[in-house]
Amino acid sequence: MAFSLWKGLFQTTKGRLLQQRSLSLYSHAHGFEEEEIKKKLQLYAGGSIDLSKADNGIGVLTLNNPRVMNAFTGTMMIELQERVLELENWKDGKGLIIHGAENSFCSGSDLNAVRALSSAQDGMNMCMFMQNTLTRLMRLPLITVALIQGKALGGGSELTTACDFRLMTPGSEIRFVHKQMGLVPGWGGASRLVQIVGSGPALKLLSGALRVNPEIALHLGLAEEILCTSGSLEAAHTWLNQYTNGPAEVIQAAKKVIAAGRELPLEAALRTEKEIFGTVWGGPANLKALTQRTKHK
Ligand SMILES: CCCC(=O)SCCNC(=O)CCNC(=O)[C@H](O)C(C)(C)COP(=O)(O)OP(=O)(O)OC[C@H]1O[C@@H](n2cnc3c(N)ncnc32)[C@H](O)[C@@H]1OP(=O)(O)O
Repeated sequence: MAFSLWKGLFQTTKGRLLQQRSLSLYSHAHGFEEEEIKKKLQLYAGGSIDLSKADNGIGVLTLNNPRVMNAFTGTMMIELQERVLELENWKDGKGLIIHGAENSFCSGSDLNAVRALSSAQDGMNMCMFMQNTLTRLMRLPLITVALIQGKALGGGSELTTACDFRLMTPGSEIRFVHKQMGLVPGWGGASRLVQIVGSGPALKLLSGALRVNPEIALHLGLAEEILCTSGSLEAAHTWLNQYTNGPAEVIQAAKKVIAAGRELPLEAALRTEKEIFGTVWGGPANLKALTQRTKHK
């Protein structure tokens, strides 16, 4: 009895520890007024963020606003947050592909919304709202891939950096056009870009608003592979399947230890790794492998 109580308490504490990092970056304490900005974002409606979750544990998130090259309206920003929260609770999930409708990725935030939300307060709230969402996306316990067809501009380029991997089709382009708009990234794209390509190349991409085609992206380590244009979504599935084959709890644990290593100072990452190791040690997949005397020839 005492043992099971203690075990329950330990598991709750462990669960809390593991969950801590999935919380958002900004709250009231940082002057973030989430409800206020959501009310304003609701005024700029159009398009949708569609999520399909397959039985094999792979989800597909579609940015769906092709009339304006899948630009993010206010309601799409809210829907992205809702979909990410749904994915955080997807027990059987293993991977996620993010792409845009009609062979275009995303042309950034909807310029009509940007114009209307031009006050300093609205700008800060929108920035914190999107940073919260994209940070949670980055921390999902799923292996995430951005499939870039056509253009990924401004906020669209920032979204690609919140994914673990980027796959591009011929003729596609990632471009941090913020300088041309008198801006710098605000959805976390600059900080993540430095982590992906290093500070020198990241500075060149931002300060030159350079066009990054698939070949340059491969060279910089910004993209993993160039896929054929026709059937690219199927090809992205095939690419992702190489890494999602196996039990969901093990794939999710793999993503969590890597996410901890990516974000945390070494000692904190090591402690987190220990906690996550504890969730799979003696688990069904581990016991099955031991029983089967699995060999790795
Ligand atoms: C912190 C976030 C920072 C940001 O994301 S700021 C936004 C950065 N993005 C931009 O400035 C994109 C501006 N648009 C463009 O450069 C071009 O439209 C683009 C995407 C290269 C496509 O060029 P084309 O293929 O020639 O097509 P087009 O210009 O005729 O565009 C088709 C229709 O889409 C519209 N559109 C494209 N991007 C948009 C956006 N972000 N917000 C609102 N509307 C946008 C464009 O105005 C056009 O509409 P319409 O047919 O003229 O009614």
